[in-house]
Amino acid sequence: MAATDVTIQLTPQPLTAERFAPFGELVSARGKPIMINNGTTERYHNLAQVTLGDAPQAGQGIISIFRAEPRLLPMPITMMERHPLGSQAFLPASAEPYLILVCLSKTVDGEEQPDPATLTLFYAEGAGINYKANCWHHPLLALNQISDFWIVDRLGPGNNLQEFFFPERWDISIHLAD
Ligand SMILES: NC(=O)N[C@@H](O)C(=O)O
Ligand code: NI
Repeated sequence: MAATDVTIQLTPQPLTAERFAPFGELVSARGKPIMINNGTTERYHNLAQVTLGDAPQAGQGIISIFRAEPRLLPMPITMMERHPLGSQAFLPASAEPYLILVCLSKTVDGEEQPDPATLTLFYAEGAGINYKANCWHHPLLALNQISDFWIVDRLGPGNNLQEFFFPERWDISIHLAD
C-alpha cells in the first residue's frame, strides 16, 4: 500500500441552488411558476439550459435513463470526470436520495485537473441537477436501492469525456454524516 500524503474524508451537505451554482443548476419546482393550460398547470420555466458545444461540433441533446446500483459507503473516490462539450442533467425518477460530488478545476503544469481542496459533496433528495459543461464531477452516486435517473446530455462528434485519476497515494473517501 503506497504511503498516503493526502487524506480527505467527505461528508455531504444539503443541496441548495446557491451552493451548487458554481457547478450548474438545481432542477426543482422552485421560484414563481407560470400558470398554463387554463390555470391547471404550473410551469417552472427554464430551470436549466442544455449546452451542446460550438458549431459545427454542436451535436444534439438526448434523453436517456441511467438505472444505477446503490453505492456502499464509505467508499473511496479514485477519479473525477467532466464533459467539455456539453452539460449533463440528472433528474431522479424516484424519491430515493443520491449524492453529488463536484469540485473546481486548477491548472497544474499547464493541464487542467480537479482541485481536491474544492471537493464538495451534496446530499440530494428529490431535486435534479444540471452540470455545466466542464464541471468536474464523480459518476452517478445512487444510494439505498437501484434508482432510475432521466439524463439529458449531449450526443455528437468529438471527445466529450475527460477523466482524471487521483494519485494512488491519495486517500479520498465519502461517508454519510454520523
Ligand atoms: N459516462 C456516463 O455516461 N456517465 C457519467 O457521465 C456520469 O456522470 O455518471
Ligand atoms: Ni458525467
